[in-house]
Parts: sequence; structure tokens; C-alpha cells
Amino acid sequence: MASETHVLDRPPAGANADWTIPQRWDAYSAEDHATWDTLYARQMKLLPGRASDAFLRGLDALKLSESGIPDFEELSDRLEALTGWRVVAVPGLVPDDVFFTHMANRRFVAGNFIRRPDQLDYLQEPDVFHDVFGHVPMLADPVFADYLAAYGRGGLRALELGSLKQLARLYWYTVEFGLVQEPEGLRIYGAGIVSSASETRFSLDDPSPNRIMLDLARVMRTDYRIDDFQQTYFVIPSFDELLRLTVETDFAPVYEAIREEQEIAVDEVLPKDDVVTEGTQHYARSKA
Ligand SMILES: C[C@H](O)[C@H](O)[C@H]1CNc2nc(N)[nH]c(=O)c2N1
Ligand SMILES: N[C@@H](Cc1ccccc1)C(=O)O
Ligand SMILES: [Fe+2]
Repeated sequence: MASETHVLDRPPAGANADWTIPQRWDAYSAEDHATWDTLYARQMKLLPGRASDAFLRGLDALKLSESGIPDFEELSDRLEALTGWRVVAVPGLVPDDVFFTHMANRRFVAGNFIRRPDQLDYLQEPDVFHDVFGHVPMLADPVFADYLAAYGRGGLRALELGSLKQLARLYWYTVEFGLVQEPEGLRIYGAGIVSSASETRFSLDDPSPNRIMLDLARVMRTDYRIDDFQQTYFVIPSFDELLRLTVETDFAPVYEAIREEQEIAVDEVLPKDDVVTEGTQHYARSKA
């Protein structure tokens, strides 16, 4: 989960220079593990038939069906054997350059804390359930694993080009809230959706949000919400296409071309959009 909440500007006491900390798996309480199991069971009632095939295969390959919060060392050994990625613990949101440097080197940063039982439905900061259950299964897919490593390199480049805001939108509408076209229909792969029971249903079944085929310049101009369900979801035809787009397109001219263009509102549908479903926006309007 990415969010605009404050981020410290230097590692907190006890953290390494690269902001990693020991996971301290032995310090988890029985309640912490029970919280993980409750969240896992709730999601697994919903995800078959809604999550992408790659996500479900990743859960199996990484043995995430085992009870309790995973030990990052054991999880990383399995994951590294598949796609070269490892999972490293961090105390919370880390600065962008730290985030992208880890990502470019196939290290996924994950919070080691888990939400409290009274926070089951929503929390602002990424906890271990969002980061590990939400994000890590997709890293077992070789194509998506390559996409995220390329994205990390793109993040370091975007920082140099002063275009992080545009690139962050690509992350938000793919890695966090992306939908993918599969033979049987639309499926979820975004971690922000797949780790949320309510948004898992909403993103696929509700007539309220827009669902639009992803176009690079279009998504880089589109604002997003960090406080409620998305009002637009972007759909990719495949992970191969997302990887090809990211590796083969030079983003610098795209950043330049959209720099002066106005941002696109979260609920807007443009004439040139390849629209899968145009939303009613009933949900957002009911909350306004
Ligand atoms: C794209 C942008 O860098 C994004 O908000 C990053 C910032 N720092 C982060 N730090 C952590 N730990 N987890 C995250 O998801 C992010 N997201
Ligand atoms: N091709 C994208 C992202 C990327 C950057 C660097 C290496 C790989 C991919 C860019 O030009 O920013
Ligand atoms: Fe996330």
C-alpha cells in the first residue's frame, strides 16, 4: 500500500542504514497470529474466482496457506528460488529513494507489524497482512516479478526526472489496485484490493466504479484516492503486456508530454478511453 502519510527522513533508532529491521518473528503474540488467520480465512472465502490465477498460484507456491504470520526468512528462501525476490522488514513507510532502491534489487519491503483486531477492515499504513498477503504472492510470478523490478528501476529514474507523482500513479493503478483480463473475465491482482474483503467485491461486482483499459499516459495523469474505494480501476490485458510496456517504453518523453496537461479526476471517463464499464459513481456520491 502506498500513501501520502508522513515519512521520517532518516532511519528510526535500531534500523539499518537501508531502513531494514529484524522481523522478530518470535515476538508475535498468539493474538497477532490469530489476526492473520482471521484475515486470511476471510479473503480465501472470496478470492477463488475473483483473484487472478497468478495470485492464487503464488499463494500455493509460497505455502501461505500455513497458519500464522509467515517468517520472512523462510518465505524469502522459497520466493528467491522462484524469482530472485526476498522480503525484508521495515518499520513503516520508507522514503521513496529507499523504496525504489530495494525494489530495483528485488527486495520487497514489508511492515512487520500487524493491525489490531479492531482494525480488521481498514488501516492507513501497510501492515504485514497487506504487504505479505497482498503483494508477495504476485512476486512468485516470473513476469510480474520482472515488472516490479523494472518498476523499481523506473522509480529511481523518475526521482531524477522529477516525475515521481506520475510514476506513483502507475504503481497505484497496477500493483495496488490493478485488474487483469483473464479468459473467464476480469480478475484482481492489486494488493490493495486483494487484501480487502469489501473492495474485493466492490472492484469486480459493483456498478459504481469505472473500469478502463490501461493506457500509460492516461494512467500517469489520473489522480487516485487513498481514503476510500477507487472510483476508477484500470485493466491490463495480461502481465506480459504490462511488463513489455514498462521495459520497452521510454517513460521520459511520456512524463514530458503530460507535464503541462491537466490531471484527470478520479471519476472521469475520456472520449478516447477504451471503456470496459462506465461506472454510476453511486457509491462515491452516497459518501460525499
Ligand atoms: C510510490 C511511492 O514511493 C510509494 O508511496 C512508496 C513510498 N514508501 C513506501 N514505503 C513502504 N514501506 N511501503 C510502501 O508501499 C511505500 N510506498
Ligand atoms: N522504461 C521505464 C521504466 C524503466 C526504467 C529503467 C529500467 C527499466 C524500466 C522508464 O523509462 O522509466
Ligand atoms: Fe501496498
